[in-house]
Amino acid sequence: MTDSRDNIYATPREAIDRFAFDDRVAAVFPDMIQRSVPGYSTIVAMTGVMADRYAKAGTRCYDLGCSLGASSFSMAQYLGDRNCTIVAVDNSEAMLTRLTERLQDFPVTVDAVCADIRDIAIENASVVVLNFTLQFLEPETRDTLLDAIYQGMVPGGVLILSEKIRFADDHLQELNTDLHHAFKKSNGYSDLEIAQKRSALENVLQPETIDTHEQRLARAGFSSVDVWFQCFNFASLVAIKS
Ligand SMILES: C[S@@+](CC[C@H](N)C(=O)[O-])C[C@H]1O[C@@H](n2cnc3c(N)ncnc32)[C@H](O)[C@@H]1O
Ligand SMILES: O=C(O)C(=O)C[C@]1(C(=O)O)C=C[C@@H](O)C=C1
Repeated sequence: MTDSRDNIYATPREAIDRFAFDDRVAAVFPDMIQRSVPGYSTIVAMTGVMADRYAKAGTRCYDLGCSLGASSFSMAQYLGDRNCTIVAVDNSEAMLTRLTERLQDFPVTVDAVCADIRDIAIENASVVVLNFTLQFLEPETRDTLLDAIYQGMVPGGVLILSEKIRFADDHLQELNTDLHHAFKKSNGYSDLEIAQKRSALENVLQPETIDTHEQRLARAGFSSVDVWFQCFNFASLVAIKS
């Protein structure tokens, strides 16, 4: 019986694991992300609410870096009768195997695709979701992806971009890092687990400032951009294609 609670980093390790979305992570992922990202459940729930507003009949709604499909399921509860296609994409086979199982008896059609989000065509999109995914892509590849997303969206479409962020101000960086760790401790993670996870994510998760995200979105062509949610060093932006 696989433990569904994340205690992956509870034991000292010789070498710090480089974090990866493998089978071990996928097995505990819902618990891990809920206990690690302040506001995660709010962001996922409001992703569905925003999709309800922006999803146009006959278009596609993309969940890029879908993991186990939390954002897709959130959107699906609003789009069942709107003739939209939800396209859930992730390059982790461990995640997609589990998502496919979850979709077996799901009443709404979700196209689950195992691929690098940089390799798929974004077409006829009224909603695009990047919830905690862009941060795992090499920064030098992020502009090309956002450009492709913008080009593949219909006018009036929405991009929801949620990320771990960093701060240009050293004091704010330290404050928000400390508050994030306090959040994780409040959810039962030990100091060792927090330290191990931080080391494992080094150079795997590369956060950027909100200003960097906003500048990239403007370069891609988005005219209306705002931060609609932030808790410590996690934020979600909404960007509209006029
Ligand atoms: C923190 S999880 C995303 C959480 C998910 N969006 C949600 O709301 O529950 C990051 C996901 O992005 C996926 N990922 C990272 N880089 C990717 C890439 N280049 N192409 C596709 N998926 C990628 C990982 O496999 C992982 O499942
Ligand atoms: O920054 C951390 O400590 C995290 O655990 C963040 C984060 C993320 O933002 O994706 C990293 C890995 C897991 O997917 C869950 C959460």
